[in-house]
Amino acid sequence: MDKLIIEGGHPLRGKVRVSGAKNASLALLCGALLAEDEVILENVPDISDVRIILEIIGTMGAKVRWLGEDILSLKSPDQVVEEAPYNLVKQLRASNLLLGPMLARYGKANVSLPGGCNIGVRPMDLHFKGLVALGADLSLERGAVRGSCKSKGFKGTRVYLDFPSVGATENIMMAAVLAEGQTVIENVAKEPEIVDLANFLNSLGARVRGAGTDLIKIEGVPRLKGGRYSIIPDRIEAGTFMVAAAATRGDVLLENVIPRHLEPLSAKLREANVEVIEGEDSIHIKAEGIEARNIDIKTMPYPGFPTDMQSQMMALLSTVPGTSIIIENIFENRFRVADELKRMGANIKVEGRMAVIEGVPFLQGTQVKASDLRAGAALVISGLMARGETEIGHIQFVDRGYAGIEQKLNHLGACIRRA
Ligand SMILES: CC(=O)N[C@H]1[C@@H](OP(=O)(O)OP(=O)(O)OC[C@H]2O[C@@H](n3ccc(=O)[nH]c3=O)[C@H](O)[C@@H]2O)O[C@H](CO)[C@@H](O)[C@@H]1O
Ligand SMILES: C=C(OP(=O)(O)O)C(=O)O
Repeated sequence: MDKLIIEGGHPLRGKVRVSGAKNASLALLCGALLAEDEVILENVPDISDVRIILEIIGTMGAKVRWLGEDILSLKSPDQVVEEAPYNLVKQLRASNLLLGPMLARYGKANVSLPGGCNIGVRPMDLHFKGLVALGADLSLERGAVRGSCKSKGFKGTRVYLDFPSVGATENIMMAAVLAEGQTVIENVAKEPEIVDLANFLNSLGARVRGAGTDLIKIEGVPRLKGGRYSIIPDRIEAGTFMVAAAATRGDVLLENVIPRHLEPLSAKLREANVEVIEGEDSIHIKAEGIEARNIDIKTMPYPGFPTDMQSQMMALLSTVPGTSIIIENIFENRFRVADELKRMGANIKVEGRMAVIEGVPFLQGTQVKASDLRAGAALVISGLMARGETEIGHIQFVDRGYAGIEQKLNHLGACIRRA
């Protein structure tokens, strides 16, 4: 298994271009199954999660072709030739987003459950509630969800989500675009990736309104055509570079970002005394020589502080003088990275959903292991800040969500290699 080896102590300086959003890409690639004609997607990141979902869709009969470095063409099959294979599905939580589009387009689906994962239990009850309300018959057989439409197609309905789940909002939205009549989904997630999915579906002829608010209305249409669409930039990749720049007291200009999507993070970095300058589609982080201040963070659904940036902030705060507190409200197991940071000298106490971080003067490089994608990103940031050499194992987690991470960091002056 690959490792990343980082020699710490080099401030990041220069420009970096942010790739397309992982979470939007995964939803849009599943949503592309709803279209009867060819779909061309631009700004698709070259990450392992995308490669896996493409392999799953390919096995089911879709034709996928890369047209350029980050542009791909996808033509859905007229009939699904095979079920989503478990050996691929288990590697990717987001494969559960195949359920809605497959039921809507083909009237049947058989998707293995990806199971729990390192960051929490991650049930699918809200996805099921919405799909059943639309008219799906779902059963759980030997770890797979077997589904079919009770009648010829879905019928518009009203669904209230007990929690604004990103995946449930996306799955139900995708299932409802071909339903007969109107579907109203209340208390939906408002993440930028939801808005991107709605814009994408609308560009193919769907009628989705309200994405980005807490109520989405969908007027069903008989079919979706093909089209060309550019995916939004990855706010979490951008955020990771912002925190890495701050942690190494560097000076980095991030290009291809939507600053509004990063507002919850920018506000916290400013509170920590980091200079964040927003351009139209860029963010400049200036942290040379700053005296960083301790801060408190609570993760929340968007527009609150994103859980996907929590671990990276823990790494940054581990050397900020004073006491910082992080409350994790979304995923119960997202503090596992604290144990690895402690091995590098951090002083962190975890009590249930709260982590108390007492800033130490410096971190010391050592051997650590990523337990999930963002834990891996946090360890990369810690390695960049630390004295000496850090060796990060289980780097396949990092490859799930960061395109060319060593190249991008080395270009900014880091000293990082894969072994
Ligand atoms: C591929 C993708 O887009 N992944 C993102 C998506 O994950 P994902 O869509 O899985 O996250 P959700 O928003 O669904 O999960 C949020 C919370 O709701 C709970 N829940 C969810 C569904 C359900 O049916 N029942 C239930 O109880 C989960 O256990 C969790 O505690 O949003 C998360 C929260 O912003 C991000 O961290 C992930 O990066
Ligand atoms: C939790 C994440 O992703 P996923 O939902 O795909 O596991 C993440 O991107 O940090």
